[in-house]
Amino acid sequence: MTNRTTNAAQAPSSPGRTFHTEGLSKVYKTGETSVTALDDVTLDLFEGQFTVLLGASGSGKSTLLNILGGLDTPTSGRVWFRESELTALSQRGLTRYRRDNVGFVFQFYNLVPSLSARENVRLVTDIAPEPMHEDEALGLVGLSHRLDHFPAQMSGGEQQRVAIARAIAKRPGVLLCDEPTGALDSKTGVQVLEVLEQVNRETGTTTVVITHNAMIQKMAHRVLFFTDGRLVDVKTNAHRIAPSEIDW
Ligand SMILES: Nc1ncnc2c1ncn2[C@@H]1O[C@H](COP(=O)(O)OP(=O)(O)OP(=O)(O)O)[C@@H](O)[C@H]1O
Repeated sequence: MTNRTTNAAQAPSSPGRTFHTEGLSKVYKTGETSVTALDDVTLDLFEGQFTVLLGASGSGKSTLLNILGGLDTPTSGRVWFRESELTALSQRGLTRYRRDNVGFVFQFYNLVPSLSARENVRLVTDIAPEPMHEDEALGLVGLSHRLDHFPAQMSGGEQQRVAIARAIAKRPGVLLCDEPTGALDSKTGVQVLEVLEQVNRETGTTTVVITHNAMIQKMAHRVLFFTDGRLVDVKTNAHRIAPSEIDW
């Protein structure tokens, strides 16, 4: 990863930390109006943890996730991924950071309709340095029996599991999920959460999940609460529940 500036400060040393942000703000300006999407957010996200971001619509969760994933940049403040300062990277550096370190899962699965499950995952394994075999990634999400199916031949939950396989096949350091169950019914949503929990447990991938469903917080190691762009509370769960126990 190349730093744009040579004097980019190191994040205060903390080996177990995946992300650290300091005073992160994002203001969107459209003509005369400006919207503060993130307001002075300082936080840590830890290696291997399953973290849930909770907050009302418009509270800044997606904006934060996009900045952590290198899809967007803050108006002010700083972000570190492990020892590297993301806010010191050029656009090219951010592209490399995303390619090498980040798996994304979105509400709508964004699969290529003309490609099979295996071929959709291969899109990523073809360009990653040390990927899993696509059949292994699809096996991890319980889809070994759907390798040659096309998106239109799969349920919403199965399509989301292909999207998860695609995201994890490059063995990313972080898996960032924006409303991964938002388009699914409760039964299918639980299955997708089970896959995310299992991937987190078996691969140790730091996982961040945005949700509107407050019940999902009970399966997380940590929960971050957002209101009007501000981080207003952080909770650590002493006891986590399984996705199947979630009262949807
Ligand atoms: N590209 C943009 N241009 C202008 N305003 C934006 C843009 N993206 C987000 N916003 C505004 O920033 C605020 C935070 O949006 P964000 O999508 O981060 O919230 P959220 O908590 O993820 O919401 P939701 O749960 O509905 O997805 C909102 O008021 C939103 O309208």
